[in-house]
Amino acid sequence: EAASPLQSIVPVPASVTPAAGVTFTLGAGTRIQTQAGSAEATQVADYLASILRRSTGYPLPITPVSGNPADGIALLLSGAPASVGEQGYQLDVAAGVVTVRANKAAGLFAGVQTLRQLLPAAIESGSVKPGPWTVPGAKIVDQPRFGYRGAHLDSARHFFTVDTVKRYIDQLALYKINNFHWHLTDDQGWRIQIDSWPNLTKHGASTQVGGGPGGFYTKAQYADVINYAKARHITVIPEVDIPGHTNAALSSYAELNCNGVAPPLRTDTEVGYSSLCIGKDITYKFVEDVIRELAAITPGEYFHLGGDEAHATSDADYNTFMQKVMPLVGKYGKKILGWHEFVKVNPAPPVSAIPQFWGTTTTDNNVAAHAARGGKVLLSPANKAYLDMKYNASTPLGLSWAGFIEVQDAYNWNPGGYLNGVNESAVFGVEAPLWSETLVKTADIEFMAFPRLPAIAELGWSPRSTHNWDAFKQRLAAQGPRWGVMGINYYKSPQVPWP
Ligand SMILES: CC1=[NH+][C@H]2[C@@H](O1)O[C@H](CO)[C@@H](O)[C@@H]2O
Repeated sequence: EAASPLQSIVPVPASVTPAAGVTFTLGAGTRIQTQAGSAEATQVADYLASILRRSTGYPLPITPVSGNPADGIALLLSGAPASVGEQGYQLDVAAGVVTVRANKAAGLFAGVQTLRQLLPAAIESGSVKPGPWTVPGAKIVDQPRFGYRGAHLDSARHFFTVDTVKRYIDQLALYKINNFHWHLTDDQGWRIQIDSWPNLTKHGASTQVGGGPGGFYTKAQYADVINYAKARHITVIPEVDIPGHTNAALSSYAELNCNGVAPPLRTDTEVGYSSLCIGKDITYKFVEDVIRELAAITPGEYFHLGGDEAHATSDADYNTFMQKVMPLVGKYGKKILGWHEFVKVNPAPPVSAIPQFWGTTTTDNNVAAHAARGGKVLLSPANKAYLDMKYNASTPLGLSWAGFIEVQDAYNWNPGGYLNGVNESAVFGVEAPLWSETLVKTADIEFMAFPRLPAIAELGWSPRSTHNWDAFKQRLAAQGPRWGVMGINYYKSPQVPWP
């Protein structure tokens, strides 16, 4: 028989204590009660209500409460154990009342994602379904293993509309991902409006891989996505990839090229052939203008400088470039994130900088040295976490340079002990990149992200002690019907016992 929803939660919570024989039933008279006086808690209540109203048809009014609620669903910023920290929660399901307690609204939001998964899959429907809407009795006390759980999306190789990006952000929220790393510039396209360099989008956004029309995000659209993500307790991290992966910028401004000649836009998928001109002053005015304008519209604390595959930049020039550019991130109030190559520069980057490891080995001496200096590392090993890798040789989409990644490969590694010299305390978190050379539409994103993104999400959230493929694949299987209701175009991996 089907496992109880309590055995099907992804990421698996730190502790689940079933209350035998207890069931809460959502009914037409159910109220949602939220922390009196907290706009953030009310916003989480509004989010939950919009999901539940849509599929139950119930009014589910939201009322402020202080003290112990007697009925309905209550979201409270009091009474949570300190041990759940800022992102965790306590969820209590009794016969007459469901209570989510947290220290911060982010924890309430995480508890709401768990509550969603305790309700039948039909709760995710976009139209009214009959129910019954039952939730099994339990006490769940839960908090994340790593503070940063991310997903990256490449909007440069292929441009994705704001609606497509928002849909992906909605899906990240289901699995307690709390960071969205947005790859906004590359050789094939510059996708974010920069007022002081208008040709970056006028010309630099005019195509994409395969020669399609490309596109870009205005600052208003960027702010729209930021706000949409913020309402889901997801921080947006913009990436401007420099000094390599810059053909779109170089094609947009001849003066940025060492030879003063703008190359043509590129629609192929080669890498490593472009570089900003390290010796020109205008290069650093360009970079500073871009960082200034983008940092000004980015509430999150990190700015991603890219820095990968600068094969057309000598090591000496790369070092010169990074020494001049890294201080600009701090000048505009942000901290540095970058693909891990930058961590080799000398003098070393600030300890607050985060190298994002994307290698396929388990040893990188420069990254280990950063950890030894007290720095932290974001883990995105390409042969484990790259969602653009094919599942197997017959996968129609994706690449294979880092090997094939079936669901079990994405799940069977330990971020806390993966890189030599980078132990648990030096791990900033995990992130699943999704590069778009071969992806064009939402269905393509979903086919590559599901079911592997939930695997990465569980590695980032759940205690290592819960790590068990045989248990995880059962829980993943129970997610399948929910994805079906949501219209998510997931890959039905043969490794998972889908119902
Ligand atoms: C950090 C990084 N740089 C490269 C590499 O990852 O592989 C990706 C494809 O898997 C590619 O799109 C990207 O430009």
